[in-house]
Amino acid sequence: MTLPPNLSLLVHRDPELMAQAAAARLITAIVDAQAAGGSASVVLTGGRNGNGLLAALAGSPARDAVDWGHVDLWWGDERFLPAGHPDRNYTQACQALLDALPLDPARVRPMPASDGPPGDDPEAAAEAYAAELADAPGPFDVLLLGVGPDTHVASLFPGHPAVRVTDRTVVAVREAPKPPPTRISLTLPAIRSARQVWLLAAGADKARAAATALAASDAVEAPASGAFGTRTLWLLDQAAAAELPELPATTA
Ligand SMILES: O=C1O[C@H](COP(=O)(O)O)[C@@H](O)[C@H](O)[C@H]1O
Repeated sequence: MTLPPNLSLLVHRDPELMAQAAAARLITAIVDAQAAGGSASVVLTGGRNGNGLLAALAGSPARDAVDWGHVDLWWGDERFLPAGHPDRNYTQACQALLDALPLDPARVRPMPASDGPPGDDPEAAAEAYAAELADAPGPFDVLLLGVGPDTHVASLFPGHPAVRVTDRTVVAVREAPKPPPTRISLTLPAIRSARQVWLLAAGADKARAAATALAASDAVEAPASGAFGTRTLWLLDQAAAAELPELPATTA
């Protein structure tokens, strides 16, 4: 298996170790970005692997190495539900980690809720988030993506019209194949603007998706294959790596 030079792949023993290693890596990336430029911008993902990383970060004493007041947080996608709904990615991130951090509330930018200022209109909510993003200084330092069992990333699902959108940074997603059906997502061009894109895949149900995405070049059919940044890192556990033709790099 040959990987492009700006793409790396690491395989950890199990989901717990993968989450801890990814959390340690994220702490280091944030500290490095702050040392270089005074602040760091991170795009969070929802899902089991994304929330596992946040929970691991919450339990890491090294999290105190970060100046959390100078971290900008964005989201890669959101389930378009009322504020506080337990299925919202923002709600889950708050429970897993954010409520425990001394963040600057002005630097935390969840995607709008369905009862938020733009109203119960996902297109208006997507436009409002795109306007917020347009004011963001510079590219994202780290953009996290969970990989779904069907190769979806953020809320870009295989074959769905949203995965083809290239004329804006944020898109409304209707009739998503995974509940809830109405969502908001960064587009592939917005994802590709990040300095680092990290794709998280742990668990046997991600094995086919990882093998498909790493072999494929059709981002419409396998959105994870179209998700890359200036540098791209796939973080897997052994179960998710089981169907890769060959493991170019392995860690414990
Ligand atoms: O619905 C979503 O699913 C993906 C993947 O979630 P997982 O539980 O299969 O790891 C997630 O990355 C995305 O943010 C979320 O909205």
